Amino acid sequence: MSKSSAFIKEKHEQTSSSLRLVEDEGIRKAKTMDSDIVKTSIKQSFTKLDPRVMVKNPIMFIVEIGFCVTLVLSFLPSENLPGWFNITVSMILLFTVLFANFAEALAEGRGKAQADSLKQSKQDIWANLIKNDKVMKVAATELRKGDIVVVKQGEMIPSDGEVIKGLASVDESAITGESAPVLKEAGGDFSSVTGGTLVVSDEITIRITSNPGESFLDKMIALVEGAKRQKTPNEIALNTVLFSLTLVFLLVIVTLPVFTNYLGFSIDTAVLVALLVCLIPTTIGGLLSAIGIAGMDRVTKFNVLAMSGKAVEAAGDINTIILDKTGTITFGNRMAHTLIAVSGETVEELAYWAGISSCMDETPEGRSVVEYINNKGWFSNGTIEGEFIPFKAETRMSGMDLHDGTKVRKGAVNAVINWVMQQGGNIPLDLSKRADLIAKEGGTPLAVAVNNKIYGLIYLKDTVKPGMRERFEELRRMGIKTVMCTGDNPLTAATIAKEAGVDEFIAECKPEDKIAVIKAEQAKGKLVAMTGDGTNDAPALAQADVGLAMNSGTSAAKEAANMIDLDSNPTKIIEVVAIGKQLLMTRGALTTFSIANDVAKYFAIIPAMFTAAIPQMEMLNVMGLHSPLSAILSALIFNAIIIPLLIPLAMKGVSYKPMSSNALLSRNLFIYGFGGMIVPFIGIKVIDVFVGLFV
Ligand SMILES: Nc1ncnc2c1ncn2[C@@H]1O[C@H](COP(=O)(O)OP(=O)(O)OP(=O)(O)O)[C@@H](O)[C@H]1O
Ligand SMILES: [K+]
Ligand SMILES: [Mg+2]
Repeated sequence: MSKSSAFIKEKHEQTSSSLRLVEDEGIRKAKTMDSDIVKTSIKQSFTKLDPRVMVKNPIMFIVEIGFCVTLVLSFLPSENLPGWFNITVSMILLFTVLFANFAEALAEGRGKAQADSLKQSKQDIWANLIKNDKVMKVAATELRKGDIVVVKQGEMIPSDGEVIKGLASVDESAITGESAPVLKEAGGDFSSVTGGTLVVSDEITIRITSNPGESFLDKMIALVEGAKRQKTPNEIALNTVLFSLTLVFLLVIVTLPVFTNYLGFSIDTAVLVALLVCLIPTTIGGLLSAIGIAGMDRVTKFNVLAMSGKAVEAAGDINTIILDKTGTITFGNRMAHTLIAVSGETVEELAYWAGISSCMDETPEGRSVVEYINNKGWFSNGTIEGEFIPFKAETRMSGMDLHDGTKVRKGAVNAVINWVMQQGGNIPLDLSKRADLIAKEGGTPLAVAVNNKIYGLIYLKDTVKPGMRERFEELRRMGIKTVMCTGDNPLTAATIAKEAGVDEFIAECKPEDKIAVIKAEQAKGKLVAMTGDGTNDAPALAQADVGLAMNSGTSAAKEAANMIDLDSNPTKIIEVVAIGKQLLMTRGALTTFSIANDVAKYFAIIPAMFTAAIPQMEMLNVMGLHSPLSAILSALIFNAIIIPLLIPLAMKGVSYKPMSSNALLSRNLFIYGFGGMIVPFIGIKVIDVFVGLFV
C-alpha cells in the first residue's frame, strides 16, 4: 500500500473517534464562550426592541404595542383599577418581549462567535502567481478564477482551487477544527483545496476556482454569522398560521367591549390587553426563530455546513438516501492489488500495457497501477509518445493513442469488451470468469486491451468502511431506504451492497443515471438525500433535496451540494437527518405546548374579568385563585416566564430516538399537548399564591 493510501485509510479510521473529540472540544470551547454570549445577548434583547426589528415577528410586536399602551395608561387616572396595576402589566409585557429577544440573541450568539474566529484566519496571504512562466508575488485578494499558483511547504493556500500538479498534506484545522493533515492530490476526488488552509509538506500547483469575496471561507463566515438567514418555507407557513390565529384573537378582544357595554358593564383596557397577550401564541412566537437558528447551529457543531435552513428541514423528512460506493461506502482508495493475465498472455506483457495505459492517468486508480508495476520492476516510464485518453465516467475507460497507431485502453470490463468488439476483436474465453471472481470478492476488475486484443485484468481492491452495516440499520429504523448507486459492475456492486447492508443497489450508473434515480423517487413524492464526492456526483447532488458533499471531494461536488461535511464522513447524513427531524419536532412540540397553554389561561382570566359583573362566573374559578387582579397578573407572569424556561429546550431540541413518525407524533402530542394543559394550571396557581400576598 502506498504512503498516501495508508494515510487516507488511517484518516478514515480516525473519523469516528475524532467526531467524538470534536464534540468534546466543542463543549469545552462553548463553556468559555457562554458567559460572553449571555452578556451580549442581554444587550441585544434591548436593541432588538426597535420596532423596525420587532415588526418582523408580528406576535411579539403586538405584545410590544400592548406594553406601550399600558405604559401610557399608567400615567392616566383609572376609575376601577388601583394605580399600580397598569404599570405592573406594562412591565410584565416588557419582560415578555425581552425574554423572546434574549432567546433569539442567544441562538445567534454562538454562530457570531464562530464567525469572528474564522475571520481571524482570513489574514493577509501572499500568493506565488505563475504568469508567462514567471513567478510573481501578489496579494491573495487579487487572485481571480483561472489563475495558477504554486504553494510550498509552510505556506497558506491563498484561495480556493483545484490541485493540477503534485501532492501535499494540508492542515485544514482553520476550517474543520481537525488538526490531522489531509492529503490533497491532482486528479481524482481528493483534488480540491480551500483558501486559508496550510500546506504542511511538499508542493502543489493550484488552479484558482473562486473570485475575491466568493470563497468557501467567505461563504462559511456569512453562513455561521446568519447574515443571510432566510426563513424556511415551513417556518413561513407556521408563522402565517400563528399570525392568523393572533388576528382572530385581536378581533375578538376589540369587539368584546361592544358586547360588555351592551350587557351594562365595562372592561378596562389593561385587562383586555392582558387577555389578548395570554391568548395569542406568544410562547412559540417568542421561540420560533431561536428554534430554527439553534437547529442550524447543531448541524454546524457536527462539522456539517448547511447552506440553508431549508436543507436541514428537508433532511428531517428524507425517505430515501442515495450513496455512491467508492469513497462513500468504501474508503475510496481503489488500489491495484494483482494483475491477472488471460488466454495465455504473460503477466509481464499485461503489466507493460497496463503501465502504458496508466502512465498519464492522474486518477488514484491510474497512479496505483503505475506504482504497483514499478514496485514489481515490470515497468519504467520510458519515452512514450502518444495522446492521452483521460478517464471519463461516460466511457468508463482511460488509455493512450500511441503515435505509431497503437491504441491502448483499460477500464470497466464491459466497456473494454464493447471497445474491442467494435474493432473486430475476440473476447478471451476465460475473461469473464476471472473478472467475476474479482467482483465476487468486492474488488473492481479493469480489463486491459491493445487494439483488438485483451491482455488481462487489473484487480482494484477497495474496503468497506467499518460500522457501515450498523449505520444503515439505524437508517432503516428511521424508516429511510438506502440505495447505493455505483459506476462499478453489477457483481462488485452486489458484493459491496451485501457487505455494507444497503437496501438496494444500482450498478453501472453514469452521472445522468444517478439523476434519473433521484427524479424517479421524487416523482413518487419522496424526499431524497444524496451523498457523494466526485465531479460525476455533482449533477445528482444538485438534483437531490439534500445534497451532502464531502469536504475532501471535488469543488464541483461542493458547489452543487447544499451541505458539506467538513470531516468527509458520508454516514453523517444520519446525524443531519436526526437534527432535521429534531428541528421539525421541536417546532411542532412547542407549538402544541403554546396553544395547549391557553386553556389554563382562559380558566384564570375569564372568570376574573367577569365575576364583578356576573357573580355566577365565580364557578369557573376552578383554580381557586386569590382575586381577579391576582389571577390576571399570575396568568401574565406565567405567560412571560415560560419563554426563558423553554429556551434550553428550544436550543437543545426535544429528544429524538429512531422510531416511526407516527409513534413519534403520538408520543409528542401526549407530552407537549397534555403537559401543555397541565403545567400552566400548576404554574399559575403557584404564582398566584405569591402574588396574592400583595394584591
Ligand atoms: N482511472 C480509470 N481508468 C479506467 N477505468 C476506470 C478508472 N477509474 C474507474 N474506472 C472504471 O470506471 C467505472 C466507473 O467509475 P466511476 O469512478 O465513474 O464510478 P462512480 O460512479 O464514481 O462509482 P462509485 O459509486 O463507485 O464512486 C469503475 O467501476 C471502473 O470500472
Ligand atoms: K400566550
Ligand atoms: Mg465516485
